[in-house]
Amino acid sequence: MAVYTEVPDDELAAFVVAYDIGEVVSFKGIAEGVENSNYLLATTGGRFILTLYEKRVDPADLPFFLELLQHLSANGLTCPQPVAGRDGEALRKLCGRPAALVTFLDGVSVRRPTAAQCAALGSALANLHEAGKGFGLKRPNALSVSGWRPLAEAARGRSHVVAPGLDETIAAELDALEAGFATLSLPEGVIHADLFPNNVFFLGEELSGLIDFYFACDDWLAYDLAICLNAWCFEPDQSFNVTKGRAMIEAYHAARPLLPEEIEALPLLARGAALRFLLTRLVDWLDTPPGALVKKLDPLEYLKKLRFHQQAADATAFGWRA
Ligand SMILES: Nc1ncnc2c1ncn2[C@@H]1O[C@H](COP(=O)(O)OP(=O)(O)O)[C@@H](O)[C@H]1O
Ligand SMILES: N[C@@H](CCOP(=O)(O)O)C(=O)O
Repeated sequence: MAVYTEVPDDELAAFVVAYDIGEVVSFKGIAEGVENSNYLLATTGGRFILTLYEKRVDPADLPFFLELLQHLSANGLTCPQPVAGRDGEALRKLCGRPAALVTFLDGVSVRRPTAAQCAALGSALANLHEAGKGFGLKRPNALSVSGWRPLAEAARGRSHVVAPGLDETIAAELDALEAGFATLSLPEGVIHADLFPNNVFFLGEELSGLIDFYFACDDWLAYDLAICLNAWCFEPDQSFNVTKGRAMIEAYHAARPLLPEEIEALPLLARGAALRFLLTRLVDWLDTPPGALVKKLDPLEYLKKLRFHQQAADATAFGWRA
């Protein structure tokens, strides 16, 4: 579920009058998502998503996220656009939480992407990276390599309930990845950092929009591609589909040519991205109270992806044709 904060009718009505969007027609909670409370709000002026930002979002980051959506939209990317109230403010308060309205995007996310959809994602990701150029605000990636050891510490001594020997595997990975990442120097920019299939909409085979920019930050652009290779190109049996990987990388490369050093770094970046999602899922798995109304995501899925990357000699393992 993703409705942590219930919005009473009178508070909604008082919130909506601050905007020039007409009268409320319908209002309902959205079950998908894990981080924030999301509602679909229909008014006589259109359809909107109302988000109440919950405890894992730092309010200080909200201007970065909302202004980024404006910047990306202005630069041709199809993503939600923040809606300002009559006073010009997009970021407001509702039920004691920071809250914002954004435009509704049509489309559906896919559960099992095809190679054509992986290609569409590759070119949309490159377009996002191009559109992010010139964005004035900065947000370091709190979940890049320097953020992994604290997560590992939070799970240490408990991770064996998920897999025997997991603490040791994670400790060895951290040593290897911290050393490897320290040698990299790659083009940077604004990245989405969580562009999983549930955050990408399609209308038929056409990619119609990108959502959920609440992990967006500044980091190596190729790291975002590595996150997407992990999220889109593995099959349910955890084998890597090189046809999908090739489709994604080639489409990305056609829209934003990758430098030789980015291609060379891909296996290490994908291994790091696998550890990042293994760790966040592991901590959530261990810390979510039994019975909580949140869908827990499987950390072992990312352990299996990590194992694949440990064996990947170079980017040809992902379908790249040298
Ligand atoms: N702008 C939007 N247009 C249409 N649907 C949206 C939009 N934003 C969010 N949604 C819907 O809300 C769900 C949860 O949103 P998401 O941003 O992924 O939440 P969370 O950050 O809590 O994970 C999405 O899966 C989608 O169904
Ligand atoms: N993509 C992450 C979880 C974050 O969920 P989202 O609903 O905010 O995209 C994972 O798979 O671990």
